[in-house]
Amino acid sequence: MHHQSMKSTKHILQKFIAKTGQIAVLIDPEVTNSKLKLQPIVEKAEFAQVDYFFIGGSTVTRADFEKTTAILKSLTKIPLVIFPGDHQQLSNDAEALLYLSLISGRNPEYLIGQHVKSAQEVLKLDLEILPTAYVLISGGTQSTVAYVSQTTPIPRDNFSIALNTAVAGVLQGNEIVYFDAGSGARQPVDAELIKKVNQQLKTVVIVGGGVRSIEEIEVLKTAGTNVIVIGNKIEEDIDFLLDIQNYKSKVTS
Ligand SMILES: CC(C)=CCC/C(C)=C/CC/C(C)=C/CC/C(C)=C/COP(=O)(O)OP(=O)(O)O
Ligand SMILES: O=P(O)(O)OC[C@@H](O)CO
Ligand SMILES: [Mg+2]
Repeated sequence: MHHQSMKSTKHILQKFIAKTGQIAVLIDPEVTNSKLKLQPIVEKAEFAQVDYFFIGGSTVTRADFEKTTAILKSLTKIPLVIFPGDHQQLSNDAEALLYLSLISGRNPEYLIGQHVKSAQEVLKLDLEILPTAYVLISGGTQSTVAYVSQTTPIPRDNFSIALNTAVAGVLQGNEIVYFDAGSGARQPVDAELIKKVNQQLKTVVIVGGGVRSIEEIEVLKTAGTNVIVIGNKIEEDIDFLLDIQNYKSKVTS
């Protein structure tokens, strides 16, 4: 493929694989899109030794996305990973792209439609492209992602459907499974599900949605979650990053 410039050495994927209990701070460019707002988050995230910034949102304009990505790149060396809500959320200022297929849903637009629309642009990106099975699990309220994608999440306690969805996603060639209870979920994904997934599959597991405490992070880490994504909690309480710093300094020493 002559025009392909996407990176073939997957440093971010290797970093995902290397450990459980890594932390990603999700920046929603609809909410946090100025240097004034980003600077204090970056400072505290660096102090906390946060592993990644994820950037994306289910309702973000291209302008806010590009501006926020560029500011973040200028402020920090923490790796920036795109978590795209749609085919316009793309930028070479990031290091990797979670190339999501929403496989818990049955909406062709989020299984393949968005991918066809952005195919030429993605092919030209100079990023790691990381095929990701994106699995929505009910988090106790209707999430924006479920609404925007017009899909029904998997019931929280139906481990068999969730597990089989993850297995199918990996058999299809995805390198990562991302279980999302949805932004602002009342309850995060059940760690028992993550244990079952890890018993059957060797895959990177990312979990997000409604994670609001160190205890929940610890339980998800112990279950084998590689990356835990935190959005709303840090938007509401930036000092949660200090709790993360405290936690990280204990687990790494
Ligand atoms: C192929 C490309 C480039 C993109 C794929 C696009 C797909 C399939 C997306 C999956 C469906 C989707 C809408 C995902 C959104 C993921 C996301 C960034 C969620 C973050 O949610 P917030 O925007 O923070 O939620 P709020 O709106 O509640 O704040
Ligand atoms: O904002 P929160 O609830 O942390 O959710 C993070 C993310 O996984 C949502 O897609
Ligand atoms: Mg948000």
